[in-house]
Amino acid sequence: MKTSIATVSLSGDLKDKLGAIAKAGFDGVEIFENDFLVFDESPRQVGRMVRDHGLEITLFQPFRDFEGMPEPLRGRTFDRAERKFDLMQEMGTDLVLVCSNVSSAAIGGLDRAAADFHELGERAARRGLKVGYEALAWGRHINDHRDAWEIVRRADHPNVGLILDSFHTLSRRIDVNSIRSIPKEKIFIIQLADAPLIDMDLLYWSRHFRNMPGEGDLPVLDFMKAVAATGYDGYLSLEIFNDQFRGGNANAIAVDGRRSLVYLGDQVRRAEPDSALAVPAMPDRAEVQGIEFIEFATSEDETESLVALLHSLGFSLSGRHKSKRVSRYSQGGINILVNADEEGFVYSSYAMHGTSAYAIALKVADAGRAFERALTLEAQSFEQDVPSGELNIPAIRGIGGGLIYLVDDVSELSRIWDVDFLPEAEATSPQEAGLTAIDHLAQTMNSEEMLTAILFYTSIFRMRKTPVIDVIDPAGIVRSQVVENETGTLRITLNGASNRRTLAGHFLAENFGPSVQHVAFATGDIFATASALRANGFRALPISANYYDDVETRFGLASDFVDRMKAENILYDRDEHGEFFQLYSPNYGEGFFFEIVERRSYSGYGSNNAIFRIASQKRQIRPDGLPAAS
Ligand SMILES: O=C(O)c1ccc(O)c(O)c1
Ligand SMILES: [Mg+2]
Repeated sequence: MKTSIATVSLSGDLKDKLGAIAKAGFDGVEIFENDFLVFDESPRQVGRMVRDHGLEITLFQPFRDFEGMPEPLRGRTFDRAERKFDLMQEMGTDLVLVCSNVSSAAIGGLDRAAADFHELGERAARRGLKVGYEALAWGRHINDHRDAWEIVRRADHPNVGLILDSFHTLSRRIDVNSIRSIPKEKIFIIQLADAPLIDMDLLYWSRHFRNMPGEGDLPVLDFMKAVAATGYDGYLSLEIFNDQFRGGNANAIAVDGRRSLVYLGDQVRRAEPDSALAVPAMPDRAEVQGIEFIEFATSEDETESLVALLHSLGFSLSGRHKSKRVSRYSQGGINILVNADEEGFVYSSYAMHGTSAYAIALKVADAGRAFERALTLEAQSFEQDVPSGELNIPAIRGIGGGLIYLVDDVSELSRIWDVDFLPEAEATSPQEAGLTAIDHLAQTMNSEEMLTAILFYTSIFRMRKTPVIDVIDPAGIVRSQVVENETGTLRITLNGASNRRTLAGHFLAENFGPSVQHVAFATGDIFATASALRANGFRALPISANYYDDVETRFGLASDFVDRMKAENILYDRDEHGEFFQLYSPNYGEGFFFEIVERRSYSGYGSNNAIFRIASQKRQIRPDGLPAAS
């Protein structure tokens, strides 16, 4: 499978872009005319630069407002085309993308356009070049790939073909099955882009909101399946106009791009095993059976306060690592590791971020296969020295640079607690609080990193994304989106902060980067848990009395029931399936916290309650609120 990306998709100058594109493993690049025009090198040197990066120029684009022009404009468009052909030959590419005419001067008519393309094909053929026609979704006369194809068909020239761009087809909801009957040799290249479903002007949507396949809501896979049905085996080329990407980190965006194409190819291969696209074989997405452990990086000094909080939550010491300064605390099916090692990755993580949940271990059916898939999808592996007699647990770098360990029940990894740990208990253990499992994790990041996170999780693991929710912090909006699996054994809420006065933004700034901001534990009886916690000295996050007045009327609850929740600072929510109860720990450090939830057939996350929780947490961090914008 050959992959390409348009220079317009990334930030920086042409050199930066090419560097990022080559590093991410693409084979080709579409040179966007503006990126060339503003660059201070000759076309010949640009061509050499591209090839020095090991890349091929898949096409030069766009050539605008060509077909259907009346004279004397028509003559001028051909002169213009000849100039671009000169440039392409110097640069070393044989394909130009002509997008459908948007000029008010353009005259419609399929035959007129076909005649123009036939002539352009003749001119291109003289130089050994090819012309690809793309229907812009907002083209004046041609805005549908079926019409563009009809023009290409009537132009009847071997050097004239069709360019399909998933955005233009899918944004207009054009039936993708119309692609299946197009002869593959007439499809000169496939451009791919996804986009979030937002009701807006097509041009504006296209120029600002496109994103990588799998990051948005368009049925790009259906589009690709139809393309694959033609037998097409050429380049898949990303063309992503996105404001955020233009200002983002070119290397990171390029990696996301490669990942999106490999993942898309993998899905096509599974749906259409006979497709001609040579997609690398890889294991299927891993089903996560649960979180085997969460590991905190901390220091000897800070261990005490962290362990005190864990004790108050009913966790007891259950083991110590054989060779590292790692203690295991357990309750129900939950394992929390406290790592105060002063060397290696954990120590640099602590030095950088302070005490934080820097690693998680996911239990999958086959850790080796999950690891293999992750690496095929451009995840970075993590390796460390392992003393003999201890397990070498496969691990990848997660979102924000933390670690994701992979364990399973079918290899020696299943014996992790016996092999790497020695059992140990405390003289006096706290009272268990009925916590049974990790319900979910919340990762806080910059809002620009959300799409990266979504693609990372959904492409490697069998997880789906839910729609974005706006969480209202008194100081701004935090964008929140969930990735979760079908069975609920892995749920991650992603919170994207866009300013540092929000609680999420404050956490991000104080921790020097994205990390897990809260861990939620499940209980089967939140009232029993609350009282056990109190006996352990746990002090729940206080919730405003006003909240309870509102909840009582909003949900029509009995007042004595509301009084019980109020006494324990338990929050309440309900959806069409059931009820939800939440209880929060005080902040630990600059905004990290634990949550306890009881689900009664409820599948959400209580996002309506977030504003109350956040307001209270902010009062705790600084009674007079976080510093105002400076
Ligand atoms: O927004 C545009 O003008 C534009 C130009 C070239 C393309 O290939 C495209 O998909 C859009
Ligand atoms: Mg396009």
